[in-house]
Amino acid sequence: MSDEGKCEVCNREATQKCGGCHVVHYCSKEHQKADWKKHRKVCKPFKILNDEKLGRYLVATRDIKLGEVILQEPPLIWGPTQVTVPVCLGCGTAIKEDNYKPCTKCGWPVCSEICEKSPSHIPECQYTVSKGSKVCISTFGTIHPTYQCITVLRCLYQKQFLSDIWKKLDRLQSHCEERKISGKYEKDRIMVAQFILGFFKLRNIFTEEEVLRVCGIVTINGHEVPLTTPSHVAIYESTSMFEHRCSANCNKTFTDQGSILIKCGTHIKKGEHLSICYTDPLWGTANRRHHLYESKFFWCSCERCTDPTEFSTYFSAMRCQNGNCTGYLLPPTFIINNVNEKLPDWKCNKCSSVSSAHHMQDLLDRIGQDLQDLPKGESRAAKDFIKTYEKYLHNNHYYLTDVRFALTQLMGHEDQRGLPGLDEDDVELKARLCQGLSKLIQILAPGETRMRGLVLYELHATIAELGRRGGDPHQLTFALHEAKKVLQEAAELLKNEPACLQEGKVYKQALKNIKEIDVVLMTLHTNIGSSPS
Ligand SMILES: C[S@@+](CC[C@H](N)C(=O)[O-])C[C@H]1O[C@@H](n2cnc3c(N)ncnc32)[C@H](O)[C@@H]1O
Repeated sequence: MSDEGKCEVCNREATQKCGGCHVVHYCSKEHQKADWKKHRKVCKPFKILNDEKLGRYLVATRDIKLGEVILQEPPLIWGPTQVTVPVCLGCGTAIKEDNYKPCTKCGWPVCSEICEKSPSHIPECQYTVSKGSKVCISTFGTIHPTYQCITVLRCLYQKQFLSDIWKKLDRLQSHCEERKISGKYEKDRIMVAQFILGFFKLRNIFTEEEVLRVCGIVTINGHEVPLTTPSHVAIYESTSMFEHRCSANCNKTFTDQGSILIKCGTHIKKGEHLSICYTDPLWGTANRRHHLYESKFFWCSCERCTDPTEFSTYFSAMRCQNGNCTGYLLPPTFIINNVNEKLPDWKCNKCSSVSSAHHMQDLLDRIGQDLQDLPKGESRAAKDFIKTYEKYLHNNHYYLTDVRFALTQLMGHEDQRGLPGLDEDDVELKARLCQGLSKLIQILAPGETRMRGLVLYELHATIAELGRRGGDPHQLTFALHEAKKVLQEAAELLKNEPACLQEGKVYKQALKNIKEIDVVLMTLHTNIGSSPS
């Protein structure tokens, strides 16, 4: 890659660019080598730009390949989520009566001596010691309001004592004005700011506005990290610059140590915006938009939100109930930019009959309630739900998709017999569900790899099982080759998932299964003489 610029080392005319970021120039390989120790810390395949609507956002400075790790960084700050049961302030896991001891200095519960000495715990420990009396927490397992202050307090500590981290936090978006309008600012003022300033006696150090700005920084930039039970929240520097899209081209995961890892989920071209999905990509459009507005204070108008059919998947559509009509109802748009604005009426794409938005919402709420009440872990109940509601919902509807995903993860795992315990129809049903879901996820959320990885893992098992049932070694050989291909794709999608989470465990199992399939294929090859590759 060559193009004119000044050498990063000697400032002479240079025609070579760094292959990692395609931003920095060098006049020679020697100068590139000499600069690498410094440049590697900032060498990323993106640059930060600014726009009136998005604020800062990231753009690829070169083509980025599917699966490439774009960014890995440790948190600037981490702490408990705003609403939480008491957790250890050293490691973030839930505290129970029998697994804690109060910190000897400040009284906040921790789960071990190591956690008491954790650098993460210093801020609240130091502020508690300074105020002159220990904290006493004696109820566990239920939400404890005192913890609301911890993550904000940890940021404020950076402001007072650690200016390097604070400078990075201070640059982040806080949406104070929007939070004032929504009432969230006032709620944080009473629940967090007044508590922090009063309880820790910090009125001489921080103003209420300063605390409230930090509340905003945590709300807008905090990522829920599922590595602990319950999850904790963490703020990352460069990751905070990723814009949101409902069909994002990047996805995030975490390392076992708590760093965030952003991976490329599609083939990204130089100049494309880099995006992650701030919400659940498998929610319907109205719910995603509402959630983004409530939590991040913007109305999404990405290409998926502006297309009511969601790329012709009809993910939010209802079946027309007008006589024998086979059409689907959708509103002409899901784009409303005001909480008080109502969605327009829904219209059938075949017979043009109209249903009020209120009626459709009522129907969706009732089905949603049934979904919530569905007994967890019972494939029979899930199948009944699908049978009842496929009469009302488009086949790809998000409620059906939700239940189908659960079903793929349940069927064949409900008892000791595993997949061999299912009758043939059920194995075939599970295979069809997995195939359908994998396709749908690829269209709606191409960057989403975790869920597709889990679905493909289940799919490989059904392909192998159906091959085994055929009883014919040639058929089995063919099926195992197919299963192996699907499994390799699943492993590729899950390879960066942390070992402590279900996805990481499935990844490990996938690698084991690939080896086992190879052994069976070898044996089949020896017996029937077909190629093992
Ligand atoms: C984590 S920050 C992202 C970085 C931010 N743009 C900045 O300059 O600091 C999230 C905020 O960025 C803006 N944003 C992100 N994605 C957006 C989108 N698709 N449409 C509109 N605003 C968006 C919203 O203001 C949102 O609250």
